[in-house]
Order: sequence, then C-alpha cells, then structure tokens
Amino acid sequence: MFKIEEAIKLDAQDEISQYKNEFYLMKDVLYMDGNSLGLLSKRAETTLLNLLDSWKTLGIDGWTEGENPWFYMSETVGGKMAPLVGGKLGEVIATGSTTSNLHQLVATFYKPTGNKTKILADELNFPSDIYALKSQIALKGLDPAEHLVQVESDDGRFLSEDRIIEAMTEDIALIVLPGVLYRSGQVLNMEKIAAAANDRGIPIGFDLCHSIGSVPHSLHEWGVDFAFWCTYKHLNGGPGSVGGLFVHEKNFGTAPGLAGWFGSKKESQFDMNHTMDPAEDSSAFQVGTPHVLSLAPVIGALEMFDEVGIDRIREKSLKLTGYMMKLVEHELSEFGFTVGNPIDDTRGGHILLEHQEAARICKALKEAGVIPDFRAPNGVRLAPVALYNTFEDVWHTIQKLKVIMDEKRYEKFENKRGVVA
Ligand SMILES: Cc1ncc(COP(=O)(O)O)c(C=O)c1O
Ligand SMILES: Nc1ccccc1C(=O)C[C@H](N)C(=O)O
Repeated sequence: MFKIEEAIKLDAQDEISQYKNEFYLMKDVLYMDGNSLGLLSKRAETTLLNLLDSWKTLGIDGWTEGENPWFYMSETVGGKMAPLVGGKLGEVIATGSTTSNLHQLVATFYKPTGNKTKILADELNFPSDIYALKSQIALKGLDPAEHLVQVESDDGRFLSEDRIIEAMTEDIALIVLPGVLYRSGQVLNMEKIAAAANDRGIPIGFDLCHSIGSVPHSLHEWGVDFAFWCTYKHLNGGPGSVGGLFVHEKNFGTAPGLAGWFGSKKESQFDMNHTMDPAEDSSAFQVGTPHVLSLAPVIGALEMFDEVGIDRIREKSLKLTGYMMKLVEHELSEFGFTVGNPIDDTRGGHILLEHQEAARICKALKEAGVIPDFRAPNGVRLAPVALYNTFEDVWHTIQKLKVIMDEKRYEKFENKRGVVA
C-alpha cells in the first residue's frame, strides 16, 4: 500500500497518463507548483511560435488574417475557456489579468445606494483582491474600513458557507469571494452561496484563479453574476498570460465600469465615434488592445483541456491528492505537520502542510529537487497536477520530505521566505 509498487500500479491504471509527454518536464525535478505557475506544453509553445510567425509574415494584416486573427482572439479563446467555467458562448472573454478584471467587474457591478453600500468579502482571500476592493470603495468616496466586510474564519484555514450567507445583510451591495482558497485549497460551495445571493438580490462574483482547470464549475446554471481568473496556474498559459472573465447573460447590457474601445461591437469599433457602441456580451468588458503575445500560448494549452475534459482532470487530481495525504499520514506522522486542506472532496488541486519550519522545509525540498511553494506564515503547498504529474512523483516527493525531516536537513537554511515564494 505504501510502497512504490502501489504508485506504479496507480500510474498504470491512469487513463490520461500520456499527457505528461505533452509537457516540458524539468530533468530530475518533481514539479509540485503547477497551482502557482503551470509548465510549458509543446502545444502552447507551438501556438506562441505560430503567433510570432503571423506577425513576421503578415504585419498589420495579422489582425484579420492567418490561422488565429488577432482581432477576434479574445473572443475565440474565451469560447474555449467557457466549458471550464460552465459559461455559455459569449459569457466568457479572455482579457486582462485577475486583478485588472476584478477592478473592471467591481467598477461595473458595485453601485452603492442608500443604506446598501458595503462589499462582502472574506478574511482569507488573496491580498490583491482585498487591495482592489478597498481601492474601489475609496474611489466611491467611501471608507474601506467601514464598507468592506470580511467574513471571519475560525481556524485561519476554512470559511463557513453558512456564515457567509448570514453576512448577506441589507447593507451589502456586492459580494466577491474565492472559488478555491489559495492557502487551504478549500472549494467553496459556489452554487449554494450564489443561490443565497440571488435570493437577496445581491450581485455576486468569484475569483477562480485556483479553481479554473482544477475543478468543474457551472457558473451560468448557478446564476453567478461574474467571475475572473488567471490562465498561468492550472491552465498552463505561461508567466503573465492573459486572464479571463465571465459575465452572466442576465447582466448583458450593463455598461462597463471601465470603458475602452476593444469593448465595442467589432463592426463599429473602427468607426471612431466618441460615443461607444458596446458589444452585447462579455466582450464589452475588455478595455484596450489585447495582449496577443500572452494570449497565444493559452490557445495550445487549452486544447488538452478540451480533449480530456475537466471531469477526468478533477477525478485524477482528487486521486493524486488523496494518495498524497495517505502517504503524509503514514510517513510523516512523527514530524509535527498539520494537514491544512480539507480532507474530503471539498479540497481543490493542492494540499497544504502546516509546520513551524515551513519556510526552510521548502528550501530543503527545492535542494532535493522538489518544487513546492511556501505560503506565509507556515504553509508548504504541494500541487500534483493531473495533466503532468504521476503517482510516482507523489511517492518520491513524500519520500524526499521524509528524509529531510528525519535528517533535519532544513536546519542549514534560514527559516525565512525568498522574495517570491
Ligand atoms: C486567488 C488569487 N487572486 C488573485 C491573484 C493575483 O492575480 P494577478 O497577479 O494575475 O492579478 C492570485 C495570484 O497571483 C490568486 O491566487
Ligand atoms: N502571479 C505570481 C507571480 C509570481 C509568483 C507567484 C505568483 C502567483 O500567482 C501566486 C499565486 N497567486 C498564489 O496562489 O500564491
């Protein structure tokens, strides 16, 4: 059960194991960080090189000619992402970054009036979202200290859906929450939370950075008003690749809070009028010229999600993290780790091991050829990714961690994080 033979058996039963050959895996490295930056695939490389070629050979005509005319790329890539979030065609657009899309969507849907002036968020979300929300409140001339309500967590790891729903009071004008929490990996019950928000008539949006490409969504069916995400984690689009947003069709026609000419109807954009004629779907929420060079690799990267389907990816991901947790329990019980992710199926694509020496344990892991990431104050995040990690990778990772703990190899490092992780 805990021997390498078990891992080999699980890999042999894995129906999507061949996809690891699509990726540039680093030699002698066990990459467990695909939830921070996914690896390069050959297909992403090809679509990026094709894009460069279209620039080389077509010049300005690349906007409307070639295999992927740049003028329509945000819409085409948006359409390819739609199944991953459960959006209808037209509800999803590839544009901006997580944080810039959040700014756009809050600028669009946050309309404080009368006593309804507050934004409901939580105390565990990624800092960038909280900075954005506070600045949007301030832009309305309101005090963020009073108008941003952050639902508390009892243990610093998880959020209670019931507590979130209780906080949906009369004074709440907008709700923004994560789909999967970046530290603990908890998957929030978006369906339940969105239903409660819809009942109360409060617009609700989700940050899907850690859930897109990792867990399935049905945003349209759940009545979610909007969502936003990046493509450089589970979607493997590359560092700084273009993000995405979803706006439910019930909200089509809402004027974009931040307007710009690429939000126009394609037919009239080049009429150059000073009165904007916004697109009728989520395309309206774009601002300026798309970052086509950062969009190109996403095209290739998404092909594999289309072939495999998110349900099979989720199934394998749960098996990988489930196997990892079993090994952690069996091999590491004496070393003072606490499993900080949900142990049931409400966990996303990574596990979180909490330990007071976490920062230097991460350094020792890197030295041993395992790439985790450290999340302050005490978390080792490990993400075995369905498309390119194997059960054997998981087995070796935990064995290496065991040696590090057993021989206290982390002690030669300072227990302080690096600049980035
Ligand atoms: C949940 C979450 N939200 C927001 C961000 C910030 O995204 P970006 O830097 O792409 O705007 C990240 C990661 O960087 C994240 O994990
Ligand atoms: N955008 C980055 C740039 C540099 C280093 C990390 C990131 C991340 O995305 C971190 C990730 N959001 C996290 O969940 O920790």
